[in-house]
Amino acid sequence: LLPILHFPDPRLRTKAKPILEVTDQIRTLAADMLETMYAAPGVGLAATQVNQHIELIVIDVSETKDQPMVFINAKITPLTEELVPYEEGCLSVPEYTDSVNRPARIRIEALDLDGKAVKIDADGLLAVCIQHEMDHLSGKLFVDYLSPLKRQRIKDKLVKREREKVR
Ligand SMILES: O=C(O)C[C@@H](Cc1ccccc1)[C@H](O)SCc1ccccc1
Ligand SMILES: [Zn+2]
Repeated sequence: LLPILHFPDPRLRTKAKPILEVTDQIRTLAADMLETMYAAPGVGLAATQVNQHIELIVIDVSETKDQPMVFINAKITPLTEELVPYEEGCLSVPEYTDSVNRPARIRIEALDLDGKAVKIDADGLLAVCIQHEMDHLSGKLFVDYLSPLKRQRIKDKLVKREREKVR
């Protein structure tokens, strides 16, 4: 399993770079990220969270946990102005959730692990998850949508918890 960076680790703020060639090394990283995601458990994971600053996202929103999706160099476009709230969590901000408003439907255009272009229109949890992971690749976290006071409280709690863990 890959170690997941925790807020407020500054490396989570790194902007990911596009992948120029889909190599076996990328395929191995995607497999390791999926294994790490399922074990967390989670429904999405961005390479940034495992300290790999490239545009690679893995997702599986299926109930049966057997429909993995891999997006490389993804671009997303909102398909509606309508915003919907969702109680988001994050593997990099353990044990906190809060409501975030995001466009209800989006189009995602990316490459798959074979380097083939894929285009998907998404709504529901898949749309929320894709947008959440895309934020990770640009160094953004869901806590950035909260008030500065809430964000500071979460930061203080997580720093305290990390300190106790090391001691
Ligand atoms: O940290 C991550 O990127 C994994 C996120 C992905 C996610 C966040 C918000 C909304 C949907 C997906 C989650 O920690 S995965 C855990 C989870 C599972 C079901 C619903 C929400 C969050
Ligand atoms: Zn997250």
